[in-house]
Amino acid sequence: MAATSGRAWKSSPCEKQQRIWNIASADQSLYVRKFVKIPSKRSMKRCQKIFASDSIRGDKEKAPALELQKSFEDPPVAKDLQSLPRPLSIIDLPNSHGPGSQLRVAYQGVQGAYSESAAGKAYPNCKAVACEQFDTAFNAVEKWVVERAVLPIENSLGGSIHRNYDLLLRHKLHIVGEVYLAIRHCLLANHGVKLEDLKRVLSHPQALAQCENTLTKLGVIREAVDDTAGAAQYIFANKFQDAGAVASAEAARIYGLNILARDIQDDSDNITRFLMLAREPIIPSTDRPFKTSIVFSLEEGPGVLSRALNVFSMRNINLTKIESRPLRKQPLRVPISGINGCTMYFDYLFYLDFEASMADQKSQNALRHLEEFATFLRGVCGSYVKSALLMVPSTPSSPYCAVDCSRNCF
Ligand SMILES: O=C(O)C(=O)C[C@]1(C(=O)O)C=C[C@@H](O)C=C1
Repeated sequence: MAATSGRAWKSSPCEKQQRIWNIASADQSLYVRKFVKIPSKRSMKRCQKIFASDSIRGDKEKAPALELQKSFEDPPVAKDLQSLPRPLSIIDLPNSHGPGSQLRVAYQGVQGAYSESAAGKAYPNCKAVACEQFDTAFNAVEKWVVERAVLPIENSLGGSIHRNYDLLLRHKLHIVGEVYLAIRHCLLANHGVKLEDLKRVLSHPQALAQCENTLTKLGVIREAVDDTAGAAQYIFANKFQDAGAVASAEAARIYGLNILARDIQDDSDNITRFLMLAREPIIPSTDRPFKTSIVFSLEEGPGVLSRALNVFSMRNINLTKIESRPLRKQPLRVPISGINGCTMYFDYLFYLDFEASMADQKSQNALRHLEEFATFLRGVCGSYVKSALLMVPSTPSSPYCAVDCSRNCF
């Protein structure tokens, strides 16, 4: 194992023991010791009122095979861009107002973005609040402008949304649920524009990546913008005759664009996983399948990561995701021998999702065990009910609806 020089959070075994209890009682709680937070009677009442009005949304049918269309099907609707809600920007955040009767949920993008649909799926009947950037959505929750944020974290074709992994650590929110959304991309353009007229296609980088094959076949230039619906809005506003957008059929309807092609993603099973974030963690239980998400860093050396993963496997805890991100504040580890131009290592944070609740003794034991040799351990995320999407088929009475047990905690 390599020696480290001046690591900010390296501590003695005794300090570590102290730290695990500190973590347990800190805001970003790991629930290692104390994980039950009882909501006040007042907040329970308020939530009962809010959620009594919830209705359940059904889900869209499975995506058919790729199909290019020459004519549009969805009739254009209103195109007065001024009348559409403006996304929150950072300057709006201080104008926070108190909790209203409708749950406010921040998402990144403008109206018609997939994230807006995910917010509606996670919280039926919520007031979805558009935010310019991912960190605006985090800030909106932290500053009480909204109660929740729903943000993409990974996609079955494009992989992880790294920005949100980084923001999870930087902000103090808790994951209170997850929701999966089937993503069916369309190629949109202004009316009269044909497929062969397109020279450029604009969209969110993830969406462009998910349609790599189609866009390569078309031989168009890809241009990255903040979100898919924003691309559609921009194409419409500028009346481009040589540019298209990759976005949803809903975005085509909102911005009055023609759908040139449907289901242009590289695989019909294109699923994005979104996290539901809140200021307070939920109360973990063991009566339903739970997931827990943590983040930690390790010493460099042979077998250290395997030892970390082993604390879960030895307790028969299934891991569903591991992601490593560079440790930005301390990106390089320089062992004494490295000073003369020998080995240097990048330093990483590991984000891990495992299938168990923090109310389960085996999870608590696994984290105590990990804490013995992790150089840093934080439960950025918390414990939340595992989404039912991949476990049960959608029916009108049991939709793919995520369960946010913290609904009675805000
Ligand atoms: O641009 C949008 O519509 C979004 O909601 C963002 C986003 C993403 O960040 O992954 C969400 C789902 C799709 O995977 C593509 C884009």
